[in-house]
Amino acid sequence: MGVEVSVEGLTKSFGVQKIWQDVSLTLPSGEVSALLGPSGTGKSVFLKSLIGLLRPEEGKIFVDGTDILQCSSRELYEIRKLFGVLFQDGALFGSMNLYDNVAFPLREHTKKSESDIRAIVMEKLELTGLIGAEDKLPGEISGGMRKRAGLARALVLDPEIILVDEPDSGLDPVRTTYISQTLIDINAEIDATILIVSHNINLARTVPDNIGMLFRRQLVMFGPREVLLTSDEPVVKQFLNGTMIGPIGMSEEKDEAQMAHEQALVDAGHHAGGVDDVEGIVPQMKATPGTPVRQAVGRRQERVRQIMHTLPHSAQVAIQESLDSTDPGQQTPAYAGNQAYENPGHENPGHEIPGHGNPGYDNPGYDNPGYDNAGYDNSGYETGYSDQGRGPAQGRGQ
Ligand SMILES: Nc1ncnc2c1ncn2[C@@H]1O[C@H](COP(=O)(O)OP(=O)(O)OP(=O)(O)O)[C@@H](O)[C@H]1O
Repeated sequence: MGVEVSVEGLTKSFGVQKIWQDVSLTLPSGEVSALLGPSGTGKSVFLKSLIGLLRPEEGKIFVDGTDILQCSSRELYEIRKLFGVLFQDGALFGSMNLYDNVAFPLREHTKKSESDIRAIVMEKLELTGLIGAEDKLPGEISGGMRKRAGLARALVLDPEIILVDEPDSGLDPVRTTYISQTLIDINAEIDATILIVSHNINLARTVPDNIGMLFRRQLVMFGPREVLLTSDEPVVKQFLNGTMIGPIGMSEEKDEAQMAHEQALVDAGHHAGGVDDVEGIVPQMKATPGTPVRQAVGRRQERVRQIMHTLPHSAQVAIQESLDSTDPGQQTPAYAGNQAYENPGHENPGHEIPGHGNPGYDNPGYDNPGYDNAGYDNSGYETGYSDQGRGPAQGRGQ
């Protein structure tokens, strides 16, 4: 089973630019989680921090119990082998064909024979629908194929944790669904812990077991999908419906006057954009028939049963409905009603949802008017980690 990744009090800045602060969450082992947030909120920075490519200045990052911000570089090297990472552009080596790109981590990190390597590479190319394209260079194929090749490469060392940065970027909706299905199937096959970074609403609604959201330098929430998909938190609601009405604006910051102006336009009949408010929860994507049973489903059901009484009423109802529909044969405790839920404002430090983000998210008085990138002082990774000997987690190509 994949390992747990847990962060506590994580804060990251570039120069004077604070990206996010005091982020705490736990990616439950073997489950699929998604981190959402508008552009520029630091989702990719978070992902890179989890494998030690960027170094937050405060906090802890526990991977399978080891704090990677404290461990030796030798330990970090070993821990990185647990990860498979799909970067946004696939991060393929431009001068190698797809076969060699996918074989690269096996040649670098194992002593396998070329015939064993061939068997693994062809299996992963088949899984990602790339059989027949082995001899192509990354520059000769579409963005979607590059992405799938990046995924194939991320999988060859049988990672226990898979990080996926915007699997949908540059892909049409159908291909996005295919890649989502592939991720769910991989989770069923190898039970890896998966974190997907995305701003795709469809993916967010249908793929992950758990969802988190970054906004204005805070982790607004993190918890079981039912909590965010039924949330009345304005920023979560706005994001999941993709409308202009709400705290998220074109630039990162949006003031009261602009919000009032936009609301007045909508009241006068202007379309706020986005989809209609989706009430309730759309069913979660299932593993393709024929793949092994996705173990995460049972574990997650057990986990949410235990924390159910701590969740908002609407989330309890949604969870109960999903338990009833996915697991009719099993006894499930009736949801506790909303009396046990004492935290409508998500402001109670005693809120018990494990990994339920930063409960103190209440940051209307953010203080950084212009979206100012003056602190952008490091175009490379902070570790100075070179391309030499990069594994699948570290590959960086053209
Ligand atoms: N190595 C770096 N050095 C300095 N600043 C950086 C570095 N990497 C990212 N940033 C800054 O951190 C902020 C967050 O970037 P990041 O790419 O994590 O956002 P994101 O939420 O993933 O956005 P998107 O959804 O558009 O990909 C941006 O302002 C970016 O310019």
